[in-house]
Amino acid sequence: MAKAMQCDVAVIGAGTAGLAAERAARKNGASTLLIDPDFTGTTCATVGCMPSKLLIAAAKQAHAIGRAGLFGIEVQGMRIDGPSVLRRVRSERDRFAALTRKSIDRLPDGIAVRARAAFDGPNRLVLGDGRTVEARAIVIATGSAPVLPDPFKALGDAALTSDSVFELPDLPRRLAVVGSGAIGLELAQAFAHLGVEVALFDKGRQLAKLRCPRVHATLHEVLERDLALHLGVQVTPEPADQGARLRWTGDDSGEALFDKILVAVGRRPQLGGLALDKAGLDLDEHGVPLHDRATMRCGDSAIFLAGDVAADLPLLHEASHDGAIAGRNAAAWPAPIRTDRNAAFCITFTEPALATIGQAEAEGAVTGTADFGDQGRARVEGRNEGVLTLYAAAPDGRLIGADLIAPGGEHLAHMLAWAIQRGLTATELLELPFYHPTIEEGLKQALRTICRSTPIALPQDQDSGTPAGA
Ligand SMILES: Cc1cc2nc3c(=O)[nH]c(=O)nc-3n(C[C@H](O)[C@H](O)[C@H](O)COP(=O)(O)OP(=O)(O)OC[C@H]3O[C@@H](n4cnc5c(N)ncnc54)[C@H](O)[C@@H]3O)c2cc1C
Ligand SMILES: NC(=O)c1ccc[n+]([C@@H]2O[C@H](COP(=O)([O-])OP(=O)(O)OC[C@H]3O[C@@H](n4cnc5c(N)ncnc54)[C@H](O)[C@@H]3O)[C@@H](O)[C@H]2O)c1
Repeated sequence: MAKAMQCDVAVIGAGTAGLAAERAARKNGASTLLIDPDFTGTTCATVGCMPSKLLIAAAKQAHAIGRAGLFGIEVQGMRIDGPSVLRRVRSERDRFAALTRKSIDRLPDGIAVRARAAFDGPNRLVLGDGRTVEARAIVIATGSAPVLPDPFKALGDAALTSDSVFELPDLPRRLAVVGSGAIGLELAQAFAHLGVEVALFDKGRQLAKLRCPRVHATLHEVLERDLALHLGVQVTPEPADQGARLRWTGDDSGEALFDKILVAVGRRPQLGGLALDKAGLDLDEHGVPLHDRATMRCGDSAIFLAGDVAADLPLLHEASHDGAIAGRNAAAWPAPIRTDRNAAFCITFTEPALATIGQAEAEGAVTGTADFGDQGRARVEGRNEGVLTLYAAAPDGRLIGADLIAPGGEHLAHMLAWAIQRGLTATELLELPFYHPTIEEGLKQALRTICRSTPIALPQDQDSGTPAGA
């Protein structure tokens, strides 16, 4: 029998989390192996963040042109060339994926191992081709995959997931999107803005699990303008001559034919085939190994998780942070190095953008709200739609969280996440400069409400009035 390959840290999966884990382990002095069956590029670059944002970028252009009349600009004969839109999505996507592959090519010789890995013991892996690996510590970074329930599998090509939707040669005429999480919302609205007739279905009544009713109501209103919304319904698909038929029952009922059905009902950690039973780990009710987010270590083992497979916050920046934490801890094993995790925040790139940051609940928490309906800069731009709720802890008015749907929401979300992580109070934020006229000025209204209701002082040396339109 061939001798096992030996290393300090073996990383399973060369996505964002795995690449970060391998880099961190090597930087901390470990000998490493990075194992992946394909090395085709990360989920983010190939079928995730980047192609979805490329489609959204095209949709934004079309949407802006469609609204040009508001500013007295008449645009005649706008035609959306579906094949060209999708060609740009793919060619730019391929460029991003090639850059990821280049970073894999630059790895020192012998680190990348092309194979599928499974456990053969807590410190031992068996590869698809029969080779074996022995490692002092192992990082599992195998990502997640879209869920495609059985009834949709019977639809063949008419059923799409985020893995296949960007391969469409042309825009469909009629599209059903099942699932109103981040993927469903972003893609449903983008296709609608590109002139596709879109219907969005969810078995729940709440879009994107939003926790703020004001944000939810505004999003509902925004979406209803562009697409048909069916919440609280059970859908049943069946194949049709061209495309698929969808029947739905529940809060409303009906049936319709669609060219394609995009199934966006969630993603599942890729743990099947890893033979986790041989790793000796304790699992939660979903089969995910129990782990500590401060070290990404599973129990008291020498096994670590990183990225979507951990099912904590399946987001790109978290995958990369998980990877750095897991790789460093795997190299240092058995000595744990604990990391305080960043403020949790999630942005959904709808128009206006949605964001959820930090916590909403705390003992005695107070809220401050802002409305962008009549906010100066938002109105100037004709993007005056959106609301924001800030949450602060009493008695000092320290910000703990926020929910928003707002023009420029991704930028507001960053400012707020940074302020929350730094433990700033509403007073301290109001002491900082706000330029005029900007969307950021919209925050003042909410911050002042928090100061008044905590109650804490409004900054003495700042004007508490409102400049025109702010
Ligand atoms: C459509 C879409 C849009 C998204 N948009 C955003 C966004 O805008 N912002 C954001 O923050 N996040 C977004 N995400 C989420 C983000 O893409 C993921 O959180 C992130 O890519 C996860 O990275 P990962 O390293 O965990 O997994 P991956 O990049 O999927 O890497 C997992 C790797 O493991 C390998 N692997 C699996 N099993 C084995 C095995 N047994 N042996 C060896 N290798 C194995 C796979 O081949 C793969 O290379 C989006 C996701 C999707 C699908
Ligand atoms: N902008 C971003 O950061 C971004 C963008 C896209 C994806 N992502 C990541 O990808 C993850 C997966 O996204 P997702 O949207 O697929 O999943 P999700 O879990 O966020 O949402 C799935 C939705 O599908 C609904 N659903 C489930 N089964 C259903 C059924 N049988 N019929 C109708 N509805 C059903 C659920 O009620 C839920 O609303 C997200 O959690 C997010 O972390 C992030």
